[in-house]
Amino acid sequence: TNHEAYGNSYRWSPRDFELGSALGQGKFGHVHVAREKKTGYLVAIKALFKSQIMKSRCERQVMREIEIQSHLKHPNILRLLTWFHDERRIYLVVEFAAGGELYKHLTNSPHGRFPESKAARYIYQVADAVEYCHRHHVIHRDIKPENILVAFNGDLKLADFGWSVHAPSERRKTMCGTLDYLPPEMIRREVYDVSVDHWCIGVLLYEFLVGKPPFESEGQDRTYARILALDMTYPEYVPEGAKDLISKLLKHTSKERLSLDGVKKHYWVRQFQNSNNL
Ligand SMILES: CC(C)NC(=O)[C@H]1CCC[C@H]1Nc1nc(Nc2ccc(C(=O)N(C)C3CCN(C)CC3)cc2)ncc1C(F)(F)F
Repeated sequence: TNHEAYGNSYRWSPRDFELGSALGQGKFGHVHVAREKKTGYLVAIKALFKSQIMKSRCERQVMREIEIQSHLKHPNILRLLTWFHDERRIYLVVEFAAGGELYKHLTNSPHGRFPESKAARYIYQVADAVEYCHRHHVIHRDIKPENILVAFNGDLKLADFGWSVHAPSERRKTMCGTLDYLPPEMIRREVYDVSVDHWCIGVLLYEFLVGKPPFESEGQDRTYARILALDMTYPEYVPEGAKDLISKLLKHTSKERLSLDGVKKHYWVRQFQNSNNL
């Protein structure tokens, strides 16, 4: 697309962009929408303060995330287009997702949950994006509605760079992010592999259909206990096919979890593919 027209040797700078409104504030800095002057291309610019990154000793993590993100090229993964820095800040030029944040779409939906056709289409896209990450030896580890954005055409964009900024999100009461998505092996601090993402996709599908995650509880200990006991119930409106798929992902033994190819080919998911945005 446009930005590749410049070739890799081009030295980007803030002067190449017209800064637009702020999209959100956060730990390392803020996010603005911006227009690339020569092409008119809309992008999101994350300005990360070097001082903040140094203070929280996250330099290596930031560089690793930039390294990973700049090599992932998939329609359902938010593209890191380029990056540059000046003496005070690192600027990440990222794809702008005009549809905004997925969790807001979820909370603003009737009954705070998605119809099964939308949930099926979305979970297909997430499984496809995560399968791509696994092929590139990247474990996502933090799949949840807050880390997913929506493109102009309604497609999902996995957007967790690891240091993602937090827009003022009234979403989770708990300060330290949510425990709802933690798989058993991470609670037990056992070694874990790519299949932690399979677990999270099961939790995500449940939250798409029900409007809240399956093990949500008041206290952290209660949530842990429910995860370890696989203590969950389905409201009567959850279709059998979806329950079948979720139960094949929420398995304690990580190697018993359904493959991501299996998710994409599951009969409940397949029946809704290629249906236009009803
Ligand atoms: C995954 C990660 C955890 N999350 C994030 O990074 C968040 C933190 C800041 C914003 C977002 N980051 C991005 N957001 C967009 N698009 C976007 C977001 C919000 C709105 C929106 O609804 N408002 C501005 C509304 C407009 C109306 N007013 C009233 C409220 C805000 C509209 C479009 N594209 C790329 C990014 C990215 F990722 F590249 F930075």
